[in-house]
Amino acid sequence: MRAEALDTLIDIERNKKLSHIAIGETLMRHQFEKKSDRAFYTRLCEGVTERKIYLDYILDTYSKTPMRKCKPLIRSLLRMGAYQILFMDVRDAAACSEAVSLAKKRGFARLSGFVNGVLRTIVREKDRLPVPDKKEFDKYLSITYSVPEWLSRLMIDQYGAQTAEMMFASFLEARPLTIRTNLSVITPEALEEELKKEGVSVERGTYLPYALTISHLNYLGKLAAFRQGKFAVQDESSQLAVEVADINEGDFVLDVCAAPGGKTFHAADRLHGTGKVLSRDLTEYKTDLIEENKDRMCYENVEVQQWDALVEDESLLESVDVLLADLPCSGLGIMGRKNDIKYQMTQQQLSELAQLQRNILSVIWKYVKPGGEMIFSTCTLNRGENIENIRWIEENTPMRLVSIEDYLPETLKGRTGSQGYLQLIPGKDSCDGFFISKFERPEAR
Ligand SMILES: C[S@@+](CC[C@H](N)C(=O)[O-])C[C@H]1O[C@@H](n2cnc3c(N)ncnc32)[C@H](O)[C@@H]1O
Repeated sequence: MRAEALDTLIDIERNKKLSHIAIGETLMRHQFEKKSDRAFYTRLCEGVTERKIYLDYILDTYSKTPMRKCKPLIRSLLRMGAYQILFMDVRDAAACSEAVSLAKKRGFARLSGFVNGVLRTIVREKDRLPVPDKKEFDKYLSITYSVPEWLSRLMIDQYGAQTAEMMFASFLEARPLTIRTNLSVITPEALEEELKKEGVSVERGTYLPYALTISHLNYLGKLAAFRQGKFAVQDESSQLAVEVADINEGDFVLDVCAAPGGKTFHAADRLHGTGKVLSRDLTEYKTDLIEENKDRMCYENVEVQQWDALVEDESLLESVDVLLADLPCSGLGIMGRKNDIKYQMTQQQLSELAQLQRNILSVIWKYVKPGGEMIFSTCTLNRGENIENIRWIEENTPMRLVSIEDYLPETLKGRTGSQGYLQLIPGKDSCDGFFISKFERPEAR
C-alpha cells in the first residue's frame, strides 16, 4: 500500500491532480482485497495531503535539505514516513525501513541513508518536536493546521483568533459520512436496520430526523441500500438548506446550480411525486452526474437540463415557487472533506467567485413568482461570498430576507435565523461550514 500511496502523492503534486480523484483512480485500479489495506492506503494519502505544511515544518527542522529543494519522490517518501510516525498507529521501525526500501526500489539507493537519518531523528525527537510561536498567530495556525498563511489571516480577520483555530482544528478531525434518508421509499428507522445488517455502523444525525451518519463501510457502491437509492450522501448542513425551504406538494422548484443533485433530490423527496424540480448545471459532465443520481434515486418529477445560469431564460420569468441558488463558491466550509481546497484557492479567486455569484443572482431572482422564495446558500465561510452578498441582493433586487427561525432545530435557534440567514461553523456546529439564507419576492401591488 505504501508504494501505491507514494505513486498517488507524486501524481497529485506533479500533475496538480485533485487528491480525491488521484486516490479514487488508484482504488479503482488496484481493488485492494482487504478492507484494512484500502483504509491504510486512503488514510496515508489523505493524511499526508491534509497535514502537508506541518509535516514539511517538522521535516525541515531535521533535514539539511529543505523539503522544497528535495526531489519529489524523496519529499513524498519523507512526508509519508513522518505522517506514519506522528499520526498513525504504525511501528516506527516499519515506517522508517519501508521508506528506505522504497527509496532503493525506485532508484534512489544513494539517498536511502538520508531518508533513514531524517526519519529516525523524528522518531527520537517525537516527544520534543518544535512548536510554532503563538506570538505570530497567523503563522502558528498556518503551520499547526496546515493552511496557507493568507487563509489563516482571512479567517482570523473574519471570525477572530479563537474561532479560526477551532474551525481549522475541526477540519483535521475524522468525519463520519452523513446521509439523507430518501423518505419517499424508506423510513430512517428501516434504513438504519438495513444498513446495520450490511455491517455498517449507524448513528442518528444531530439536527434532522432523517439524517444518519455511517462508518465502517468499505465501499459505498457495494451497499444495496445505496444502489437502490434509499439514501443520498449529503452533509446535514446541506440538508438544512432544503429543510428551511417552504416546499409544498405541486410546487415548481428550480435548482440553478444543481450538480451532483444533493438539493435537487431532497426537494423532489419533499414533493412526494407531485410538481416538478428543474435541475440545471453548466456542463454536460455535470448534468450527467445529476442523471446518474436520478437513475439511482428514481424520481420521476426531476428534469435535468444543461443551462448556464448567467443566461436569462425568458420562459421561466415569474414562474418558480422555490428557487434553489446553491451557488459556486470557494468551498472553505468543506476544507475538511476536500483537502485540495485550502491549497488551491487564492484570494483573487474569492473575489471572482463573489462577483460570479452576484452575476448569477442578478439573472435568477426574476424567475421567482411574486410570493415565491429563493434559498441562497454556499458551502463557504468567507463573508465576502455570503453575508456581503445577501446585502447585495437586498440593495440590488426587490427580494427581501425572511426569517428561517421556525424551520431550524432547537440547537440552531437564536443564530440570526430570525433575520433570515445562518452561518454554520465547523467545530461549533456538528457539520460542514455552510451558509443559508432565504428571500421572498414581494407580491405585486
Ligand atoms: C455548490 S455546487 C452545487 C451543489 C449542489 N447544489 C448539490 O447540493 O449537490 C455549485 C455548482 O454550480 C455549477 N455552476 C458553476 N457555474 C455555473 C453556471 N454559470 N451555470 C450553472 N451552473 C454553474 C457548478 O458546476 C457546480 O456543480
